[in-house]
Amino acid sequence: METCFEVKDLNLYYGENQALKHLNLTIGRNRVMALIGPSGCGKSTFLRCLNRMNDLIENCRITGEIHLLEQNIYDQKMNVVQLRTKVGMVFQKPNPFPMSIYDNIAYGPRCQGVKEKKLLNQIVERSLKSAALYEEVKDRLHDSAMALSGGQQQRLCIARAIAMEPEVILMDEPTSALDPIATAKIEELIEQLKKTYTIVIVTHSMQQASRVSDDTAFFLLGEIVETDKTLTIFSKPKDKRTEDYISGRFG
Ligand SMILES: Nc1ncnc2c1ncn2[C@@H]1O[C@H](COP(=O)(O)OP(=O)(O)OP(=O)(O)O)[C@@H](O)[C@H]1O
Repeated sequence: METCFEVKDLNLYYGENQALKHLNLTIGRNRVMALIGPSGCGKSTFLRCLNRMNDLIENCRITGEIHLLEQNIYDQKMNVVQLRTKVGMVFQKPNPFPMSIYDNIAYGPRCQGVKEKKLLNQIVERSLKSAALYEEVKDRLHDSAMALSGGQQQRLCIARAIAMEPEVILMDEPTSALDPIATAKIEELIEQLKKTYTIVIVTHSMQQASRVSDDTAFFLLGEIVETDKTLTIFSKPKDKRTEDYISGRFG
């Protein structure tokens, strides 16, 4: 298995409060890694470390290393803007820009200097196809993205990330605001996307973790208690605390 992320002794502090403690984790390339654990255990905080989104939070201090394909992303020489194009992110609540479907997707490439209409058209079509949205919107690309359903908006946000040709897509509870049908579509999409991208997904749903992920890491109070193949975590966890959590005894 090729390694995408290698996390080494990662610690994160919000002021005095240590939110992540001595994390070590390997995330395989072209795999889906689910992060599970009770509320407040640090899953989202950890996810944000993977594209340095925590840099934007005041009072947040990080020690340790995270290597993305052998490059330490916390190295002073790291170009953070470039990092965030390589490591895209999709949030809990779909957040399309208040502009047309087309412009939502073309926004990132345009910021990178792509001006040629034909090339932009190709990027928009390819990204929407990869996000399994093209057929639903191909006749209204210039309509506002805000008129799409929640599930369509979330796939648009995934298409927007894809347009940047990322290596990784981070997803922070991407279906928690969606109905079961829209959720099923996103889950199917994740299965498709992992052929091309590495996906790290925070989820509160154990069913979702077992349906979509190859590997799972169980977080508790800022630590990773256990990580393994998802099948193993859900059938033969090694740690009693993992077993208690997945069997619904707490959390
Ligand atoms: N911006 C912040 N400033 C200070 N403390 C924070 C900040 N964000 C998160 N925390 C704290 O860090 C800890 C971990 O929070 P985090 O949101 O990462 O947990 P989580 O596992 O993702 O929770 P949930 O499942 O409820 O989303 C919590 O104690 C939280 O209060």
